[in-house]
Amino acid sequence: MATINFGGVEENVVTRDEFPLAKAHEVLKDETIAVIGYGVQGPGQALNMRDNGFNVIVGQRKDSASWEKAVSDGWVEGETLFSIEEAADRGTIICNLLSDAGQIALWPTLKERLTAGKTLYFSHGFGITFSDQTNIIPPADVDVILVAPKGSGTSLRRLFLAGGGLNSSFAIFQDATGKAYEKAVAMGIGVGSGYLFQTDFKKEVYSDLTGERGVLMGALAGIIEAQYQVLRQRGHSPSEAFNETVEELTQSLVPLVGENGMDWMFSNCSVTAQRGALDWKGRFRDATLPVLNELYDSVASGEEARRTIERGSTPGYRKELEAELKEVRDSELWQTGATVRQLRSKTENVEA
Ligand SMILES: NC(=O)c1ccc[n+]([C@@H]2O[C@H](COP(=O)([O-])OP(=O)(O)OC[C@H]3O[C@@H](n4cnc5c(N)ncnc54)[C@H](O)[C@@H]3O)[C@@H](O)[C@H]2O)c1
Ligand SMILES: CC(C)(O)[C@@H](O)C(=O)O
Ligand SMILES: [Mg+2]
Ligand SMILES: [Mg+2]
Repeated sequence: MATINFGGVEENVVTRDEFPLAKAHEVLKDETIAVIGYGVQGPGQALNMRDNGFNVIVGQRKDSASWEKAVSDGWVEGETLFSIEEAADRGTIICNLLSDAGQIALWPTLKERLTAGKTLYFSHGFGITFSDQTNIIPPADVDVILVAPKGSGTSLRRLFLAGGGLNSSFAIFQDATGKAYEKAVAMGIGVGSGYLFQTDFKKEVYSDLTGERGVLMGALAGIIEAQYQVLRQRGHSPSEAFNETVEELTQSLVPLVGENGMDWMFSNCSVTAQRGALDWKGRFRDATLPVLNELYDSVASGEEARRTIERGSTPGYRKELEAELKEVRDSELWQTGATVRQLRSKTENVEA
């Protein structure tokens, strides 16, 4: 465990230097890793672990788009691709990568297959933390661990293929065998993370639900809509409103933040922009603080879980979700975005 200083606060982090892939292979050499659910996280984790040389099988509902995707990704029915029930029977580490609502529906199926000494693995603390709502209460004689990649399963796979990786948090909820810790770390290394940040199930789910509802997704989408609306209502063209709200954000400025921090992005903009942004940042922080506190309270009270479960368990919910996304896609803002994306400049090939 390396002690790393984060802005003046020291934290313990597991690194690939002390826990290389070879050690992960040793820890998991007798395990059959059953990835249950092949939606977004399932493919990323299953394919990375397969490419990293682990014994992985997939369990997925047949006659579904996800089953077809698994087949096209090279999982073979009867060899490495099974029904959920059969994969859970065969697996010694059962990776519950069903949707959080799906995990509730399938819990009785998985629970009866969690025999003594097996491991139950999650990538979210949702099911365990909100067990009063999910009824997910594991048997006492299994290990219960978590590895949560810090990003989309799509990025997990893309970065792995590009020779990098996404880091993950990890946690132990139950250590029945005395080996839960090393199994969790080995799984984290297996999915391609170079650094693993220790947390607990509750902290993981509270921070994750706040992050995705807040800055990462909800607040981002909301503030973009608000600024686009103001610019349009003040007479600006769609392309001008979109460029000043989204295109420059994603193509120019956020990559600079990712590269070297906020001050680096600021210092690569004009002093006029820096002055204005520094003057207005506090206003935006103060205006959003109460909303973010309300959001955290809603997560901590279990209300966000309640709503996720209620909506996610409604028959036909996926279609409703698709309709909501279509409304976003069809809006003037994002239709403008589709056109602007086609106009991204490419460097012309200069003939020798
Ligand atoms: N999406 C991500 O990139 C991401 C990132 C980090 C953590 N997670 C966590 O990983 C887990 C999986 O998330 P996901 O986004 O990959 O899930 P998802 O919504 O893509 O669904 C995964 C699979 O669950 C199956 N499923 C859903 N309901 C079912 C039911 N009732 N019966 C049988 N199968 C059912 C679907 O067919 C699908 O293959 C969740 O706990 C999530 O919070 C996801
Ligand atoms: C990719 C995210 C937003 O980090 C994850 O938390 C999810 O739920 O999909
Ligand atoms: Mg999440
Ligand atoms: Mg997340």
